[in-house]
Amino acid sequence: MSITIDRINKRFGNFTALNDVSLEIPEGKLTALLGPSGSGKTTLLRIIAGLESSDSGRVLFGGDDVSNLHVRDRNIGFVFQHYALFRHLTVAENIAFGLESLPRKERPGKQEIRQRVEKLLEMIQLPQLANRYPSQLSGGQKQRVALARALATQPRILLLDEPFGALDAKVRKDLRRWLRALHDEYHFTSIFVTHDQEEALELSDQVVVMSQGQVEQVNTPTALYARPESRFVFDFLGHVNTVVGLVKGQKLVQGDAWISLPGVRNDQEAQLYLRPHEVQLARAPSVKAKLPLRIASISLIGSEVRIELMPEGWQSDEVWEVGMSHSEFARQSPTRGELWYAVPEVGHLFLADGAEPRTIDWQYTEAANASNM
Ligand SMILES: Nc1ncnc2c1ncn2[C@@H]1O[C@H](COP(=O)(O)OP(=O)(O)OP(=O)(O)O)[C@@H](O)[C@H]1O
Repeated sequence: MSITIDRINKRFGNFTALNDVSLEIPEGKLTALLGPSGSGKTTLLRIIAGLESSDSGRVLFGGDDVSNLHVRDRNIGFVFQHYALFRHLTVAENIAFGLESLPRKERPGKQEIRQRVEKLLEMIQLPQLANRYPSQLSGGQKQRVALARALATQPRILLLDEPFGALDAKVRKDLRRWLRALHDEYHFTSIFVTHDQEEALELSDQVVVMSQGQVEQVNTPTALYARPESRFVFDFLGHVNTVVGLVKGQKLVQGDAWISLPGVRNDQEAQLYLRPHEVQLARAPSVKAKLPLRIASISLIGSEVRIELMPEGWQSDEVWEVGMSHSEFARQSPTRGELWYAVPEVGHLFLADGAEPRTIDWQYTEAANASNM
């Protein structure tokens, strides 16, 4: 069941929580609402659910206007951060609760309820825990039961508000993988709220980035990461290294640092954003850049080595971060305190006019220059 959000506005007193939000949520996909605290994610989810009303605008399910439909009649499953399982009911009874509470006409027979609960217990891979009480479950297990309970009435839409927010990092990761696999098998239309960019990028088919009650950008995780359309999205999705300076003689210049910017008009201010994996390190400046940086720290944890550096003879708002493979690290053996030079491969240039960023690929311009020689 696809969902259309059509020009939704919502104010709380003088405060605008949602400002003219329009959005398409595709059927059978997992969509993440991603944004900082207070950006309006939960308010939008609650309006979709019918738990909150909007001041104007419409919500459509599969093309039908449901704006005036009561939450009870929207056929939606919910999972919230704090598992609201009934303490005095067993796991199986918790899952059956929604079915048992249906009006007599719609309620399945006892036998069918038992079969559905068994199937859901298998789906959440916890059939052995059917007779336990919530207090006898781990946080991750409780969230799985909450999900089974939400799915028991076979909703058309599943809404999840920070479903893994209260769990520790390892359990969160396991549950994300598990939810993704479950989704791939059952294809319900799901929307989940998160402020964790890693979670949104890893789990979803489509990411909606929100800021101050507005939609900043909507795209697949890969496209969003590769082509952010605004500084906000850039800053929000992972670390960025920045160079702010003036364009002079086809170069972005600041203090002792410069980077070649072929084809960019001179005498204007510009900001260059570079992701940690779009930068290499060398012991000397290259023909395309001179960006001296001193190594402040080296972290060997994880699949790549993360090197933090401080600009030398120029300034940057943030510490620079460069990722290096372990084999490259062993070959180059950089050491804390040494002076190195950043060699940009791909960068994203914001000019003072505020337009969308321009992607600059120095590897490509180098190759083009070499073939023109
Ligand atoms: N019932 C309410 N009355 C007044 N203000 C509210 C109400 N509900 C939400 N707000 C405000 O609207 C803004 C958006 O809140 P919302 O919960 O949608 O943000 P969010 O992006 O989900 O944030 P978080 O990640 O912190 O949950 C916040 O500034 C919040 O204080």
